Amino acid sequence: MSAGDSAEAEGRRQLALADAHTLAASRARHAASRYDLAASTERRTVTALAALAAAGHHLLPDRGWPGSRTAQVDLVVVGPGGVFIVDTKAWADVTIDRERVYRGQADVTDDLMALADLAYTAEAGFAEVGLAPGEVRPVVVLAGRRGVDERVGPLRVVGERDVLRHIASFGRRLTQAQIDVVLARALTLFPQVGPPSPVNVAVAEPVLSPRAAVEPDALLTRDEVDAAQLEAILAAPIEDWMTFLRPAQAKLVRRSFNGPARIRGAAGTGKTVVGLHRAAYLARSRPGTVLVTTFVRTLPQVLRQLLARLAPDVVDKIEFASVHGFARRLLSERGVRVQLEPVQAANAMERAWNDVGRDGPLAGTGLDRSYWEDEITHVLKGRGITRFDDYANLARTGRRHRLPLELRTAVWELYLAYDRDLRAHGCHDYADLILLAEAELRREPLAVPYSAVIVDEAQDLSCAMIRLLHGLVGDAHDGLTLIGDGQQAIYPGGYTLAEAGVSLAGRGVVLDVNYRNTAQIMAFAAKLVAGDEFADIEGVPSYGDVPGRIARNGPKPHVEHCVSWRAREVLLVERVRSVIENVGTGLGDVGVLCATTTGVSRAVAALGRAGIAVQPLADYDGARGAAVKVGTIKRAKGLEFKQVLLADVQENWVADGVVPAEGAERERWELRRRELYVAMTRARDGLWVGIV
Ligand SMILES: Nc1ncnc2c1ncn2[C@@H]1O[C@H](COP(=O)(O)OP(=O)(O)OP(=O)(O)O)[C@@H](O)[C@H]1O
Repeated sequence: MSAGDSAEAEGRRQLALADAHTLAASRARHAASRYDLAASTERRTVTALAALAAAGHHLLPDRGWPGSRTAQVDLVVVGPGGVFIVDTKAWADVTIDRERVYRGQADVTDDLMALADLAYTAEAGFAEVGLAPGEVRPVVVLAGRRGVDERVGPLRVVGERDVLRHIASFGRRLTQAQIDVVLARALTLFPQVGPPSPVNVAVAEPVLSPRAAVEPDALLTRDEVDAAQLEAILAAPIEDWMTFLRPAQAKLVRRSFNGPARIRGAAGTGKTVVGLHRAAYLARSRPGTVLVTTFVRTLPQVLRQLLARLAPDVVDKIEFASVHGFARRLLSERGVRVQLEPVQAANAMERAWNDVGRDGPLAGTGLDRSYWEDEITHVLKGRGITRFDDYANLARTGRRHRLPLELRTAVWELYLAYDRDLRAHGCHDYADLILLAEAELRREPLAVPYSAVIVDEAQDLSCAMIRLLHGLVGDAHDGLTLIGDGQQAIYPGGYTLAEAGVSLAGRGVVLDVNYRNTAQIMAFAAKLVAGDEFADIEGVPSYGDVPGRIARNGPKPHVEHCVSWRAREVLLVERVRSVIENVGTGLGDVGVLCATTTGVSRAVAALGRAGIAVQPLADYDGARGAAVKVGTIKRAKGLEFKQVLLADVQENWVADGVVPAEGAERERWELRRRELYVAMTRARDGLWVGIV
């Protein structure tokens, strides 16, 4: 090769190199313009949020995406309001309509969902330290916009000038110690982004002009910042458990079950807490409405009030109804005539007993009418049995008096007489309401099904109620969640889930840390049910769950032996007056619970005479008030009070060593003791038992 040839080749090489540099430079310029825009809009978001730092928030800009080596998230905010994962979009011409986001004509909603996926992954990471899933909030910020605050599926889309107010509005949901734990987790979940790989071009480093600082006042006025901070201060206070759970609870909230599942555990182990968080989680993560239901009429409203504070963003996607309330609404919407007449029904039962029971073989057993009434209400109508053959061989779970065939025949006659009487008067009892709703749903299922059904205090529901609710979601993934504690079952009879057509197939979880009661209250209450064997809905004999750990300590329960009702009422009033002297306990934190309605009337009258404001539990909807709550133990299911007073306990209910032998007496005695156990375990700090 000649010298001329090699010079010519080198010339071509240099030209090719120059072309390559030009191309690379043009690409880099293009990319830089995008980064510049993104960087400046992200900086503006950080600047807009700077005021949060003074209120204890930590701003973590430009963090790595969990599990990815390259993807970045603009900003993670950790503070009293929870965790916010913020992505800023410098998009022009954005509109939002019915939870869809448009750029011009183009629907770009799906482009944003990567942020929702990120929040979903992050939720799992934060659940490891106990942060409730709902406290991780993905937020899209629209650069340069004001007056935007929209929900788009699991995302919140806000304007750049609205983001401070949005985050501040969550107020103080986490304590300082919790923020520290969450921050430490955030720093590992969202790693620091390493330096970018070096640019492989040998050029001298350019000298850059300084970056123009963004003045905070250019974004928000002092008044706007003050208003946002005021909103944070005024936000409703929140209990610890609404945001921060034990890791086992937080993971259970998100756990996926491929069919009906059951969460059980002793009193006060946080079952309802998990159920509420799970309702919010399911409502947030899937389309449709979640139904939260239970037996007691007033409890759903109380749960609704709690959820409105725990997860205000999804409270409208969750329906709270008692199981009878649900059935009633369904039947009324479908135009099914229901004539619910409890008094007429009681009269019908009395007439049937007088006609065919009083002088027949049932009376010969020595058991009174109420035993047979329970047999019809709970064993027969609770299951929806309409053929004698189904009753003849039925395993009457939970009923301790054995019934040979001739007595079952006599029960059937009583049942027939009662049913005829009801029909003749054109009225229904409560069990009919459920059976009618079940039949109606079989005829025509719901047009818009529920996305999930969560049943609290499931042990109180009848077999037909469980069937009805199971029918709403079937065996869908995370469709049916049953929450309860067999030890707190206070109605006669029982059944197994298999009878209701529900198979758990091992999808059961037990919670075992008691957060509500002091160890002293729990020990006192547990004596009532120690050794109590009962038939659990899973079909196995059970001795009840015992909490593995009790988080709190306090004074021993106070037992007052009184010589008369009158003396007891005086002491009751004294006790109420003395407990409200405790710092942090008001009248509204006191619950006076009674086994009987007579007890309730007497307690209300005694407190009234003493000038103490009273709130009947029968009307309680969870709103806080300054009145002592008074009601039956049955009405207090699922609730809790700082101080509980049991106003009408009889000596023989609690005395040691008076255990009736097998049979109906034993069954009643056990139910009564379980009822007292329920009442006592409603107490957080103090328990008073007035015995005559
Ligand atoms: N992780 C937690 N941290 C602090 N407190 C908690 C936690 N979980 C639950 N609690 C407290 O324990 C109380 C009892 O919880 P919850 O009502 O869910 O129990 P439960 O198991 O449903 O009780 P029960 O069966 O007796 O009705 C709650 O009101 C709450 O105060």
